[in-house]
Amino acid sequence: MELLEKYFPNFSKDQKNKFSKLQELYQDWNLKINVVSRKDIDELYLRHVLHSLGIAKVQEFLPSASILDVGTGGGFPGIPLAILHPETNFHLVDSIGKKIKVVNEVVEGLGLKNVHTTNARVEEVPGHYDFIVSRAVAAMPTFVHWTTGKIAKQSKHELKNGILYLKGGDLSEELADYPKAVIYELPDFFEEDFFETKKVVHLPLKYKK
Ligand SMILES: C[S@@+](CC[C@H](N)C(=O)[O-])C[C@H]1O[C@@H](n2cnc3c(N)ncnc32)[C@H](O)[C@@H]1O
Repeated sequence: MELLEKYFPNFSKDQKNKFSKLQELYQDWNLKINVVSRKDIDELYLRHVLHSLGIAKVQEFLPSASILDVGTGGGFPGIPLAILHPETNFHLVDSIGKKIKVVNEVVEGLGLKNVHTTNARVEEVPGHYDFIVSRAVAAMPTFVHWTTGKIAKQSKHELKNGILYLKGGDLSEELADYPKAVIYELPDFFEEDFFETKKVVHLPLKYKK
């Protein structure tokens, strides 16, 4: 919690409660269904929660916004972002049922009212969203292919509607075909060594029916 409050000093009481409950919820559920690696569960707040919140350092979401988390796994980045933005709607999607089961249990355990989940491949999920967030799911060309046609027409945030993807390492090859992609370096926001090569990629996408 101290780590989170170092970078997000204005949590409400409810947000503090929810963030602090995460450790116990994930520890319990991870014993039944493994969604977070052993090593990572000890560093849940650094490797999963704060990393997920890196997206909010690049773009905070408006209360009326709709956000899709593709391949959410155990709920990252969607769950921490949903706690941070209690008035924003989050749709968390994963193709593996047992992962969505854990996410549902965490959502219920926290009493999160702004999250709904779907167990499906994202290609089968209809709807239009202001932003599509993700981490560790697919290379950008595949991801763009899956998500084309799921972006809402009107941009109402500072950044244009599109993808906000947590990535790491050298992206020059992966992003070569996307001149509009902008890379935000997470060490500009967070000083821990874990973030050394980590980034948020913003790729604006046009509305398509
Ligand atoms: C490496 S995990 C990452 C999980 C989470 N985003 C995280 O960073 O902790 C990738 C996840 O993407 C899901 N996935 C892969 N392709 C997908 C698709 N087409 N639609 C929905 N989920 C997908 C997998 O089931 C898996 O849970």
